[in-house]
Amino acid sequence: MARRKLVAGNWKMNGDLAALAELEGIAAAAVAAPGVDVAIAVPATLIAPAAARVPGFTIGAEDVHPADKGAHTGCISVPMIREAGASFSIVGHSERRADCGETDADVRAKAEALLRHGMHAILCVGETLAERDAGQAQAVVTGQLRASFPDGAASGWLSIAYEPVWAIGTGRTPTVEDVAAIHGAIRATLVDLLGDDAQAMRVLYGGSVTAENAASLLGAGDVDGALVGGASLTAAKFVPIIDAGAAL
Ligand SMILES: O=C[C@H](O)COP(=O)(O)O
Repeated sequence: MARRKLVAGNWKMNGDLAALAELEGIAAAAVAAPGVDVAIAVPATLIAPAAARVPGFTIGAEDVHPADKGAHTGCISVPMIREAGASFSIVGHSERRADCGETDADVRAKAEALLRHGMHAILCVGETLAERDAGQAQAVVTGQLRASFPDGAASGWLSIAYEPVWAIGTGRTPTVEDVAAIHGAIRATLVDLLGDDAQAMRVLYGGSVTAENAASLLGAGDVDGALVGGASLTAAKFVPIIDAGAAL
């Protein structure tokens, strides 16, 4: 089935109040491209000022804690990001799995917390280079997906992002055929988990997406959008990716 594309940015640990000027250009491009959904996940400190700067534009968080409140120093809950103006959060990004030791069970709990509050989750999965070289990419990705898949998931509230770890921030990307193969395996797993409801769930590709390669990666089989890191930091680099999504 044809799914509306989602072009999402992830600012990671980048950006400050001055950088919010970039959001105005990005939000304007989103308005000019009504055929594609556009969103940006920003550092927690920027959620409220970003939401105030571009009202109506979709702002998200990069991570959440599964609990609503409590003794979890330094963590941020779903009600907190919602009050600040976020409508979604990324969960299970490979940088958090690696930097913070997040497990599939942690990721699943975070996604379930978002769904419990009616918020959208972008759930990330992806293999390392060693796993790909060992021919295990598909098994690793579908295994992560099954183990971190939230109970109660429905198409409108969850997107999956396939991000090969070795492609993130490296300038390297899988071939279009490799992307299509993994996305096909993710789609088959979603159908197995959810039945027909899975057909509307979007599966994004992430990892060194740029203005130059966006059209081919976004046009690959079963790719319903992109999760973009470095190229989402400026309107000049991100708007062409939005336009590529809108053109498909
Ligand atoms: O969340 C975004 C991804 O990690 C991709 O980052 P990148 O576009 O800088 O490679």
